[in-house]
Amino acid sequence: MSLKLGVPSKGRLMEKTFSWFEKRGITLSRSGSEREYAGKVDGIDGVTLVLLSAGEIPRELASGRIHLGVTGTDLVHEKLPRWEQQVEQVSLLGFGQADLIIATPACWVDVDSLDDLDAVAAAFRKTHGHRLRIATKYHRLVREFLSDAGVADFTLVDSQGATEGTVVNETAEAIADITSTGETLRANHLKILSDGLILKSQATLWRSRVASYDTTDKQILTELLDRLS
Ligand SMILES: Nc1ncnc2c1ncn2[C@@H]1O[C@H](COP(=O)(O)OP(=O)(O)OP(=O)(O)O)[C@@H](O)[C@H]1O
Ligand SMILES: O=P(O)(O)OC[C@H]1O[C@H](OP(=O)(O)OP(=O)(O)O)[C@H](O)[C@@H]1O
Repeated sequence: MSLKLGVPSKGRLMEKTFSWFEKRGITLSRSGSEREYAGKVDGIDGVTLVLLSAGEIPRELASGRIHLGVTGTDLVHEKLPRWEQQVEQVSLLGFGQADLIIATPACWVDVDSLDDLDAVAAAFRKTHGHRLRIATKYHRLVREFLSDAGVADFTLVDSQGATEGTVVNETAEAIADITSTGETLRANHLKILSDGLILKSQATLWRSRVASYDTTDKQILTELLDRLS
């Protein structure tokens, strides 16, 4: 057997993950062309690199198909209910920092907090005959957060990308998405609610609690974690 390490297959997370391992003497690389999702590991024996979408890594860890994986806290918390039972946080990697937040149109001058959103949502339903729409891809986290905050009169609209555009495109009245510099929010005339921070996320190395580890795997895991610490 070999230990399977899942890493995002493209973009900023892939490059920064490769550099993070490189600094610790382990070289991860794509084995083929830009478009081939195969990879290799140099600097340690018995580890196989699996290139995956960042969004799929939580489920691969939870099913035990990979032993270790790098992805954001946001994606693990969203995709894995009771994530602590399925994965263990090994290391925060210090990049990919982003906040999952709730934002409304900047021109809603009377709306600053979740209480204000709740009031607007109730009024919105009466006026429009349907619930205020919040666009997001983080359905579980947003539902849980708003329910804890007592905001009830809303409906979630699925948005898998360009979520900030849904307000100007009139498919939603508010959004819940990741922000880093805040530029995308500003460009789309949105503002974050003062108490609208749902989660602070960053790229993290996770270990699957459900994958099977034979004696060799356990030895490799100990060596790898030793090198990475
Ligand atoms: N602007 C940003 N700055 C920093 N980190 C970000 C930013 N946007 C997203 N991230 C983080 O990057 C990770 C991957 O996000 P992304 O939305 O690219 O995943 P994905 O949709 O699964 O990717 P893919 O397109 O491969 O399926 C998440 O953990 C997210 O928090
Ligand atoms: O605060 P900022 O620095 O502007 O970054 C925030 C943006 O970055 C991410 O989008 P990404 O670029 O990954 O594209 P996406 O819309 O397809 O998710 C996220 O979904 C925001 O849209």
